[in-house]
Amino acid sequence: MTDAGENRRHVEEGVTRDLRGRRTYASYLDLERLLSAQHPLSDPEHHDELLFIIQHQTSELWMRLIIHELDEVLARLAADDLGPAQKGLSRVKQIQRQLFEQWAVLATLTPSEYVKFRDVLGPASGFQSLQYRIIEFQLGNKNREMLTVFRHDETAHARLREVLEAPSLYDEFLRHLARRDYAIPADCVERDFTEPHRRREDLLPVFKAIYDAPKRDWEAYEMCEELVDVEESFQLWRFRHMKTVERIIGHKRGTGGSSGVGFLRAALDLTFFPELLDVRTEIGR
Ligand code: HEM
Ligand SMILES: N[C@@H](CC(=O)c1ccccc1NC=O)C(=O)O
Repeated sequence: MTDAGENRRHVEEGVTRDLRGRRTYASYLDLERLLSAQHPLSDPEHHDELLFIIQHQTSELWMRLIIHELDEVLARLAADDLGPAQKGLSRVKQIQRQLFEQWAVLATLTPSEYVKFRDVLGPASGFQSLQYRIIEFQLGNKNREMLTVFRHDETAHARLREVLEAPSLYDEFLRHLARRDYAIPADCVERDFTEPHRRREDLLPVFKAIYDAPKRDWEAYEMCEELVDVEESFQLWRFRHMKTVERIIGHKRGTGGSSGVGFLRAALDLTFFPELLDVRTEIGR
């Protein structure tokens, strides 16, 4: 209840106040560690470096959750359990939306502010994000070359190699469809999973059949659309990263050593589920 006119809420008798030795908000969430993990390096400290750090740390936290969810989606697909797999992808999509919207916060960092602390970053770059690379691999953008960046960190290297060697989301979906007697080419079911999926004509009839008669296999149809959503959201993130980078550093080279914006733009040509987009041209024909 609020005290009339006082604009103050009375703290109820029942509210737990003696928390000595008990599990608390801070202890459960390990906030002491979380909130002491921001270490601006500029000296004197530049006001905006904290924004830069927190933008990245929150992105990494959401990526941690995406990986966790995609691991489950991959397992559910392998078990032909499409319902839970779809539920997982719906959550992934919402996290992707969050990551996309977050760019608006960083876009308040001006080029003049960023140059004042950019040099403290040394050769550090988002290119070295292990979790980002894991997600790309889970979604199917396999590239063995990416491992080389993690040679200095044996644990990270081993973890990324494991994901490189495992079937991707698309692989698992195609394998699932094969078990449901769709005409999936044998070399899509068993293949060298360290290679990216390459666009192939012979998958088009499979998806055309699904899209031409949605009611015949609604689950498969829904899953196709979920995958297209996830790909689109991923591309939107890439695009917004590229545009944010462009407005902050223009066409300077990246701290990671790449050409910068041009290198980021090239990633927009990568595709996870090419036939799911290609099939659209065929529908109704
Ligand atoms: C001022 C802000 C930012 C700038 C200027 C910037 C710039 C760049 C550049 C130039 C690259 C290419 C690699 C290089 O040579 O360094 C890159 C890659 C990357 N950045 Fe950023 N970035 C910014 C913010 C972020 C944020 C907030 C994230 C979120 C985690 C992020 C994640 C990545 C990732 C994952 C890559 C690798 C992309 C790929 O391989 O296609 N960046 N960034
Ligand atoms: N590559 C960026 C630096 C950068 O953005 C960055 C540096 C350290 C940790 C994360 C970063 N974010 C994304 O690339 C640049 O060239 O300015």
